[in-house]
Amino acid sequence: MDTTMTTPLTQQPAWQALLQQRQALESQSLRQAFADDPDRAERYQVQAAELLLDYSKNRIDDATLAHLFDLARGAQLEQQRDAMFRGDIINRTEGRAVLHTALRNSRQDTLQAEGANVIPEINQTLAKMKAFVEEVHSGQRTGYTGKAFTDVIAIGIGGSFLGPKVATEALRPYAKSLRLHYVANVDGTSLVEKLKKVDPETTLVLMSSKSFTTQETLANTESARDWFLQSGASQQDVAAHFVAVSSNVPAAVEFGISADNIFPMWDWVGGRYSLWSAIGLPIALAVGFDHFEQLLRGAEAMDSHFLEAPLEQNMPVIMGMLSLWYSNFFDAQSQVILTYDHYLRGLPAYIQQLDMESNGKSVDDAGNPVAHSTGPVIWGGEGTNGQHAYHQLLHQGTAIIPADFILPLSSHNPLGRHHNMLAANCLAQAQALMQGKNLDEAKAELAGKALSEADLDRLARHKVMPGNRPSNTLVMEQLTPATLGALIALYEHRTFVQGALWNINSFDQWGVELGKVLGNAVLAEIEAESASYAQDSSTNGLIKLLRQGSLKA
Ligand SMILES: O=P(O)(O)OC[C@H]1O[C@H](O)[C@H](O)[C@@H](O)[C@@H]1O
Repeated sequence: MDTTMTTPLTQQPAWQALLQQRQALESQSLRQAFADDPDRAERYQVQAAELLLDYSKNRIDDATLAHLFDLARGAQLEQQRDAMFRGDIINRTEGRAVLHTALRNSRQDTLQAEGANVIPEINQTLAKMKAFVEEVHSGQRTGYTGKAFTDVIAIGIGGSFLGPKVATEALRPYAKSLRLHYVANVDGTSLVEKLKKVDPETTLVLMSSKSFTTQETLANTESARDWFLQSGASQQDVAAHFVAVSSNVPAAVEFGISADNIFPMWDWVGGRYSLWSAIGLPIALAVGFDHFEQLLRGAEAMDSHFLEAPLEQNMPVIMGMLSLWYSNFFDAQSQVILTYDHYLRGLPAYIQQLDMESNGKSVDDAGNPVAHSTGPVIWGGEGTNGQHAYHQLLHQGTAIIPADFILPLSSHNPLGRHHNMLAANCLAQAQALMQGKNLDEAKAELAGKALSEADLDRLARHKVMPGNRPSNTLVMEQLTPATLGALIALYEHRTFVQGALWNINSFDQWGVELGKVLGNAVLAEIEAESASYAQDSSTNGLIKLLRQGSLKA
């Protein structure tokens, strides 16, 4: 089904209504809105898949929300969502279905995509992963000298790295004894530092590359193989220690990975949506296959909610529309993810790739320039650390930066009052952003200080905080495999919602290609017997410096 919109987004009546709504809300004070309506928090709250979203501290009222949902309906969001779940070719620049949701679908036996039923191969791969993980954990599968594996070097980059790494970190309380070490960067330092920590006899090398063409991953795997062979192992021993995940099985075989040790994935899984596939094998090795399955079930619960809940009560839709509201109507060019759980410290980087690689686009499905801004810059970090750094800008900078606060109700590591302090900081930051501090309050704080009237007035102005800075608060009882799965799926669908509204392709990433091609030419120049210096003068000059290894002329 071609779901291309007939009426461009900015010409829809709801868009025009939202422009007016934006004006009307200019004078809205969120602090006042809470004072006027004691039920505001309750009204602007939704629960799904063991997550609770409090979106009451947003620059919205009922009319705003109604227009946002109208806009979503006008953009055929529900039809576009259904087309994705159904396996339609919605990634039209690559001619692919987009079926990460099929990877965690325990309800269906049949799902036709790109001419085949994908469910049996998904299940076969899960079974293969399960058997492999159990063999490694039980010691049935060992290294070439018969010793049990103690460490895994997981090599991959982008979508073949961030999801597994972030989930492994997040699920640390569920970890088994295998130690996972992730290597992504082509900088040799990354691999060398990890290899220093492990023993080749007890180390499994797991390389993940959907395409099996990624320079960084191939180089790191080759160097890991050299390290393994130099340690005294033979070429034959490679089979016991090297495992690959790829949709390009022939290339993996050609590279020398034994066919039994290759876990397939498929081109209908985007890299940044792939942790649910065999790309998640490092997660299962770290925490056990049962916990990996719980991760899938948590994501599946969010999928069901996204599919079934009316737009008005649909968590990913609400979050997606709020994000669009700020991007398109408040010129908010960035959004911040603030995780109040040390185990979730990597999540902002994960969502950064998910959202920015998906929605960092400037032409619509037909290839025409979009008439509005698209994906914002996503950044963030863990609380409370950020409060002593960039929160200054969140509170008093010139830009509005919508924030997502993420907080589990209880900690895996209860330690005195620590969790209460952490949680209090989280709530207080959101409250401070929302209510701000006006000039009278700032002056009142300074009253009684020995200041002239002029100095008091000047100082008070520096202490004013504008408030009205929007945030969401996402809460879960505890960070578990299931709540992590739901949380990641929530952000996947939030990303989808925005891409669908903007009528862009959230599932290709052509923008990363040019640099790769130029990189090959530059590498050839750096390594050539004699360089031709055929690039621009800046690049030529820098190549020259690299060839010299010195700054001297
Ligand atoms: O899994 P691979 O094929 O090695 O790709 C790894 C990564 O590199 C690409 O350039 C893309 O930017 C990512 O979306 C992808 O996940």
